[in-house]
Amino acid sequence: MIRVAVTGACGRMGSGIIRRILEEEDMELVAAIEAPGTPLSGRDIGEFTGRGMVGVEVTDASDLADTLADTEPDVLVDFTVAPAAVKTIKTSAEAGVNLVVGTTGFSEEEMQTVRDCIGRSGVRAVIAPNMAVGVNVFFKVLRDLAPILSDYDVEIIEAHHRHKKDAPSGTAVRALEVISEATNRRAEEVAVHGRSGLTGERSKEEIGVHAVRAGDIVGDHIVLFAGDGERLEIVHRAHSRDAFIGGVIRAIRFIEKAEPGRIMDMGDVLGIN
Ligand SMILES: NC(=O)C1=CN([C@@H]2O[C@H](COP(=O)(O)OP(=O)(O)OC[C@H]3O[C@@H](n4cnc5c(N)ncnc54)[C@H](O)[C@@H]3O)[C@@H](O)[C@H]2O)C=CC1
Ligand SMILES: O=C(O)C1=N[C@H](C(=O)O)C[C@H](O)C1
Repeated sequence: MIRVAVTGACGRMGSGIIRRILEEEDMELVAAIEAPGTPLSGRDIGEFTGRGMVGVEVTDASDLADTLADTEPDVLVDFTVAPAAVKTIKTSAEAGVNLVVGTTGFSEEEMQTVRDCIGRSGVRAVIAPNMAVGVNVFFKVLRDLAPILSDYDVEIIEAHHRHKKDAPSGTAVRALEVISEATNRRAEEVAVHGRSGLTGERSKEEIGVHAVRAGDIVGDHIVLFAGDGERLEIVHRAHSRDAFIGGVIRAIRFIEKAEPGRIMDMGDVLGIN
């Protein structure tokens, strides 16, 4: 039985992940953690996941170290917000708890802190900006396609729901990195985040990145390769969060086989790297 703790437990992803864990015969939810100062402490998590009483109470993230000591999870799943996730990862790593992290919006400095925590502690970790199988195939297609179309103009467009707090999406950032690496460009040098004013003609090297926030869009990603007289569009559209949650479940089952002390991604989980 895999003992699972979830942080961000009452969020869009956390609550959906918990609903799914409760249906898996080889998994047991042992902790449901919410933001520091949450008014939900002590409430049964079942009240927020539509599954009736579960027997697991919401706990406060400020007590995370004690919660991990008391519940002894095999893995902690985090879908929160980057600054919080860094603290959660640090506390979990120090407690020897493996990690599946889907939170996005990490700065490079925050990501380095995360790498150091995981490297020092030797815990196993899967960290991915998008856990959907289709998106990780999308990344592989981009990696193979970009060198062939290296003289085409590349633009990345992502669209998400009005509640999303970070931009551009972690998926769009990863697509930018994949294309840059595959075409010997430095992402931080070629990325153009939106355009406004008299910008002049685009350079051949630049990669435009554009974020749409509207309605209840679950997550769309489009990469344009535009040439003379034609363009190729690689598109992924998530219809529901089930696409991401299915990947989370795969990652939870994978974690025991992950390399200690190294951040692995969904390509490793799916064996397509
Ligand atoms: N990797 C993937 O496949 C996916 C990643 N995401 C990412 O997951 C993150 C969360 O997305 P949503 O669930 O839509 O957001 P949300 O805002 O619905 O949920 C976040 C939850 O985390 C809680 N929280 C904040 N700080 C916390 C802390 N220190 N400890 C415990 N809980 C804390 C909030 O109270 C909230 O309930 C975002 O970064 C998003 O980009 C979202 C979907 C898929
Ligand atoms: O916030 C979301 O909803 C999503 N965020 C992730 C990202 O930032 O790429 C993954 C997915 O697109 C949904």
